[in-house]
Amino acid sequence: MADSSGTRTEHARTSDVHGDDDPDIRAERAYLATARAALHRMHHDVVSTETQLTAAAEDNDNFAERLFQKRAREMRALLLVDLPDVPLFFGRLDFDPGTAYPGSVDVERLYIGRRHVHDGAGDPLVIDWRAPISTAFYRATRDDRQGVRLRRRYGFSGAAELTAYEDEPLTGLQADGGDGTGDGAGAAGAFLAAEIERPRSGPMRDIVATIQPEQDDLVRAPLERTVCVQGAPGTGKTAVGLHRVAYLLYTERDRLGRTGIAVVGPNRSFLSYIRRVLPALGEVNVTQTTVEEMIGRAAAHHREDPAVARVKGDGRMAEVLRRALWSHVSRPTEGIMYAKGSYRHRVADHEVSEILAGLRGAMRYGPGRTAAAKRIAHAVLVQMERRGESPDDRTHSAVARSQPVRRLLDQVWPKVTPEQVLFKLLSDAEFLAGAAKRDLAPEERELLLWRKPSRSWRSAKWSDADTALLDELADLIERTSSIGHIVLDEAQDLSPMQCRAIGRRCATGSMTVLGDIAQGTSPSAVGGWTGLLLHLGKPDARLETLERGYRVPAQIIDYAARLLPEIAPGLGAPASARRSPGALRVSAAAARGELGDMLVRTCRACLKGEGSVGVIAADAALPALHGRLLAEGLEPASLAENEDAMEDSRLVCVPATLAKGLEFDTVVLVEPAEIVAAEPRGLNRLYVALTRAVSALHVLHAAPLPAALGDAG
Ligand SMILES: Nc1ncnc2c1ncn2[C@@H]1O[C@H](COP(=O)(O)OP(=O)(O)OP(=O)(O)O)[C@@H](O)[C@H]1O
Repeated sequence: MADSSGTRTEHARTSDVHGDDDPDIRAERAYLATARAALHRMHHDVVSTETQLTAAAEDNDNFAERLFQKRAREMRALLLVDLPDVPLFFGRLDFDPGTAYPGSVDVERLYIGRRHVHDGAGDPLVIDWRAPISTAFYRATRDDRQGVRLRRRYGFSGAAELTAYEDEPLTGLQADGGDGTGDGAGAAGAFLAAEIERPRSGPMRDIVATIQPEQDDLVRAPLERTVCVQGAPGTGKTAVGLHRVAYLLYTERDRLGRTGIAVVGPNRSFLSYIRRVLPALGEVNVTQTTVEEMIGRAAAHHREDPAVARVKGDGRMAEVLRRALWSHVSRPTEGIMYAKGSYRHRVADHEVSEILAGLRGAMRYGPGRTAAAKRIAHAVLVQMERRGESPDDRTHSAVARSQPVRRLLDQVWPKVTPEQVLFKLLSDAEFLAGAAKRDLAPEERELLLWRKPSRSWRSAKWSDADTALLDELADLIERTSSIGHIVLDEAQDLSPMQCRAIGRRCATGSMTVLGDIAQGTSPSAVGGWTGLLLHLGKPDARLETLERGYRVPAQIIDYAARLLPEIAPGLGAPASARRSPGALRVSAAAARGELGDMLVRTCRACLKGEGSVGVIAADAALPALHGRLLAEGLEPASLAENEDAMEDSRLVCVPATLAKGLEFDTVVLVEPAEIVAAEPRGLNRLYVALTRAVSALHVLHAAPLPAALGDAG
């Protein structure tokens, strides 16, 4: 079989589609049928045992426990459902006798699949790809065979019917004429190229059958330590993150079942695009959310102006907010008088002052107020004891909750909400100056202040940048709870304040941080991994780089990489694992008015082939282009109108600001100059748009291209 660059992958002994009369194919299909039947039996067993257990569990008085057990049973059954379009196994390992399981000479052959399947006697028919023994499927090479004699990979038709296999012997003489990428699991073999180039329809697919060794290393990294992955477009960062979630849930299910795991992506259309991967890997219970949804206590009303966003996103704001909040605690002008019967118990103002000073900043604001009430009550109780009374715990809490204590605290340690504090900060120049001290320059304070403040904090229109500030305040008031693990995709766009907000949500857990500095488009982005990890609270993270790009053919990635010296100096040029002749076409129109016709012609031609076609243009230009394609009857869907557009049509119109993380078999990129001009980091946005294509990129332009792209070469 020829790979995408036209060379033959010699290590593969057999890789063509086999006919029904091929005895090996017949045997493998029979094995697949046996495994399917076994899975159905396992499912049936779980459902019927669970029905009996459910009947027994109805007697359990503990409602929460009953609910938990029921959910766990439903999950067990759900994991064993046979998905008709997902093949039960995708690979096979043949071992030297006695090496698969040390001490056992019986097992020489293992089938690797998306989940574990066993026969009636409990013997495995399919091994879960996440099991330790399956590592050899991804890592064994001729130099380090790990007991493996032969690795077999299977090809399936759309309906999950087994139609082909590719054998890779790891013993014996190596075939001549390798393609230079090395043999073994790391080779960009025929199956890998075929898998990548298989035409796309709808959401992202899993890559479990072809995970590459450098990716596998990250997927199987231990839970304890945060991992941060820098990788050029299409190196598989998103795929690695999602497979890592599935892996961690397999190896650490008890721990993560209790503490939780979440995937955080840049926007809803991205989440829609990746939402099928985890269910296909058997994981249906993972929270997938955007940064804004995760942080947002108030829904963002509008996008912040870039200059203001830069100040609001800056890490210095943390200290400004801290001061703003704690400035609400003030010195009492008088003490407290607590009346009980005919007695008056007094605590002097200086004593209250001392109590407040001891607590101020020593704990979070909310618990601080509660502690202050308790300590003031304690001082009252001391007075009572001096008068010969013997107050107990009930008296203590009654005094702490009494009106005089509450009234005093409302003056000196008032209850506040994040919205109240931020409203004051953004609308009161004097208050802002007091909180900012020398941390913000006068012109930065000027930027922060609202031109036309709303009448009260209740009617304030918060921006996306404000949500991270509100979150910071919320955490200063009450501790935010932490989950076990967060996979943070496209992390390069986060501002320091957003990093702090995400980081505090797994303060006691670990993270998988994924991104590409060159794709940073946010004006308030941190700009480097060391700083970003610091703001996330994970300075000890393991920093790794993925260098081999799988999505984008070399011709396209080399073209896009011409922008790198300008947008990310110091970042090495990405290397593509694939070449694809004719992948890049740049066409100039004589005038802007001709671009529409050109677009229609290009889309018509692209739609004659297979796979998805994405039309990417500046956000402002997109509606007109979409309208034109609609009028021509090409039935495009628009991602600007519908986050599931990629499922609804082969032809999708994509505003440049939503292209991040997505991919299409063919991309038609309209008028790069408009994308560049639309925002401060327009060149970075163009780099993202240029790197979305799996097979072909057509650039259509009337205005001059950015200098670096001038000559398509
Ligand atoms: N080992 C692999 N086998 C098959 N396909 C792969 C493999 N690695 C990556 N791919 C494919 O390459 C494409 C890019 O992967 P992915 O989206 O994870 O890259 P990325 O690094 O997150 O890219 P970007 O930075 O552009 O968002 C996807 O179609 C993915 O399925």
